[in-house]
Amino acid sequence: MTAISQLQAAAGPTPGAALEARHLVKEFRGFRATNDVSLQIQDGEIHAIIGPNGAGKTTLFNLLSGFLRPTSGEVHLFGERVDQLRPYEIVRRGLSRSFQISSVFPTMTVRDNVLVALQSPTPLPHQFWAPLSRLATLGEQADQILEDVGLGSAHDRLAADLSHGEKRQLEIGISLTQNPRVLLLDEPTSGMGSEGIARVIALVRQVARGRTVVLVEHNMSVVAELADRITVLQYGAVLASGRYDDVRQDPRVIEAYLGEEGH
Ligand SMILES: Nc1ncnc2c1ncn2[C@@H]1O[C@H](COP(=O)(O)OP(=O)(O)OP(=O)(O)O)[C@@H](O)[C@H]1O
Repeated sequence: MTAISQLQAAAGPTPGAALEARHLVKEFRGFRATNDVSLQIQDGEIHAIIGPNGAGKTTLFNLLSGFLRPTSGEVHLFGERVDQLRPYEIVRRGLSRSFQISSVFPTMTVRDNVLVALQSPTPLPHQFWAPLSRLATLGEQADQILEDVGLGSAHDRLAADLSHGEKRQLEIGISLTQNPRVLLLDEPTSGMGSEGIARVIALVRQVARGRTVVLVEHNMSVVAELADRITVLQYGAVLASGRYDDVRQDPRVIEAYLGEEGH
């Protein structure tokens, strides 16, 4: 670590940062999947993490959301160090995430998927048998969330019967049940056609109001439409970070990644 980075590591939280990684390292049996990643996600921004396959995007998401413990380095959420906390403790502090692989219960209805997620923060076992009034409130909340994610008319369908795009909408709805201040979305448009992609772009814009959104995304036109700033990862390290229009012109980025997409 250089003298400057030591000073930075010792400093307090960056003002305006919702989420901050400081010199994050994750090694799997000596292989560095995350290599000294430092980045600041500003409160209220939409920030895209991009990079070629295997660049370490999912590993970084897992570190930011507590699903992996870093080998070294720190994660701060609104100024509080969270890298030693469990995922549910981080959720309680305002960060939720969706997964690359579908996390919905296929044999349950769309509405029940949301209801189960809404009940999950209940902190004490004796509250498991929630009073009817609370269940009614949860029902209203579930209906509102389904409306917000465009599944207002799909309440009673089995999750298994949803299209791929609708499942992604439901996943975003499930992430919203915790009313997160920071939402991490792992490839929200993967496997979608142009219609589904347009729907997800509109949905991300809508859920980003009053929130910070970090997304891993392969589709560069989605990144261009949505992201205020982007971070490019390569071989586990940050290659470039900044406004989309600036970063896309960085020759190292063009060579490493954007060039592949023809941008
Ligand atoms: N649990 C693990 N054990 C060993 N190696 C791992 C593990 N998880 C990830 N890796 C390795 O770390 C590197 C980064 O993987 P990661 O999934 O984070 O990349 P990614 O950028 O998300 O890739 P993709 O775009 O294909 O999803 C890869 O070389 C991967 O094989």
